[in-house]
Amino acid sequence: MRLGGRLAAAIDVLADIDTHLRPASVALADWGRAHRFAGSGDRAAIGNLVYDALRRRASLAFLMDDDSPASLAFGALAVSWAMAPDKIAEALDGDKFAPEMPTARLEAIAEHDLALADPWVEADVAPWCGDLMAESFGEEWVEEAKAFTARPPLDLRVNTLKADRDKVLKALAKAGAKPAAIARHGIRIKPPRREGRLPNVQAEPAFQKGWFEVQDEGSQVVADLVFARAGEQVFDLCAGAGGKTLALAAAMENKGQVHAWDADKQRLAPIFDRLKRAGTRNVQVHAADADLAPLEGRFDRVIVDAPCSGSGTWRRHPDAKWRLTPQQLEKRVAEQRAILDDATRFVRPGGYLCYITCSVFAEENETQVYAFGDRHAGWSLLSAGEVWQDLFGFDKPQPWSADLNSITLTPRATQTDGFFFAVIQREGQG
Ligand SMILES: C[S@@+](CC[C@H](N)C(=O)[O-])C[C@H]1O[C@@H](n2cnc3c(N)ncnc32)[C@H](O)[C@@H]1O
Repeated sequence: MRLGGRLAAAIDVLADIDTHLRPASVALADWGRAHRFAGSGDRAAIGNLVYDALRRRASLAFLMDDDSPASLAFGALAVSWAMAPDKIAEALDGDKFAPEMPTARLEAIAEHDLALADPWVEADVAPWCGDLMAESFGEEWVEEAKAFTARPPLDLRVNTLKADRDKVLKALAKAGAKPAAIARHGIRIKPPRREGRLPNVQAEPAFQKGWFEVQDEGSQVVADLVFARAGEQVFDLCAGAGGKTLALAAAMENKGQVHAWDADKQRLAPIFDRLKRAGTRNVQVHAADADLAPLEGRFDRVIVDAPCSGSGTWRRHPDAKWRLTPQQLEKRVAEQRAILDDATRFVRPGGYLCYITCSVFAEENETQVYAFGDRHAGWSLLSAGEVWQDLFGFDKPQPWSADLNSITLTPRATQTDGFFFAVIQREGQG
């Protein structure tokens, strides 16, 4: 396929997402099934156009003076792929699959000044989310939000149970793998430009051998901040597919015990294969409700990696930032409160409750932690900043900290997905 056909396909997919309110990944997979002739390069380029258009949906609509799927796709080409109108025209010349080029709109982009648009347009978020971002980041909220419009890198965590960073860097040298800036066992592969594709690292023998996992650097950093030590008893209460569980098990050098639980068995299902590949021997997965009561009061650390709005992952899921509703956010906040309350029964006296979200909204983060303090006597919020300094020092990119206790990672501050981390200690002696 030439660029014209790819553009036409991206426009169809964007229209499908809008009409049927479907996740971008589902719309793209459906397009792929209906167009089996398309090669992997075509699919990657179409996906890039769709995601780039969604990442800057509001600002592209402003710059193109139109929010139709065609304007968004052409706008992404002009802005995100930095293709001047004459270069686009050249690439589409003689291509019978090319959609009509909105030449006048593309040429008028240069006359539009984003600084004159509403801040939420420049920030590329829904207006109500702009208010939430302002609550979290004050005057810097537009810059913080804008950092979510960039393509994310591919981050890997070296599984220290089986390999070290040098070994994995060597195995993935051709893929452009480099050491991550903050995470001690992290590796980063930069996002490709324009129609480029990230390498399929999961097809590498090194992945099959369990030398590394795919995990955003922010997720690695918050797992590290849990500070799980070899020999401890740790409970991952919202384990999902086990991203944090695996990191904790490795940090504990296969000593002690990590218990993993998730209310949704479907989400938990992939954990078994992942644990096997990683060579973990200190993880127990629980699927039955009856397993929970015997675990009460036993844990040095309980991790609540809570269900959340996912606002921290908007670089990867830009469609979600336009789909999120205040009602969904309210529901997540209520779930977080309930899970935090429930988690208390598993922490031993003197033990720690670690609260994590992949959101940057204060309502799901600091506010949730303070409200927990109001509801529960005998628990104290500790300084996660001190743990940060112990682990990562002062010379690395620094996270946000509204209260010098909790930590917020963001694409702008730490060049990671957005994550929140706080640690609360239960009083008493274990
Ligand atoms: C952010 S995800 C966890 C991601 C996972 N820890 C990882 O690192 O890959 C949140 C998880 O919480 C689970 N969850 C929701 N409500 C829950 C509850 N009441 N108790 C335990 N888990 C719950 C969801 O099924 C979901 O898998």
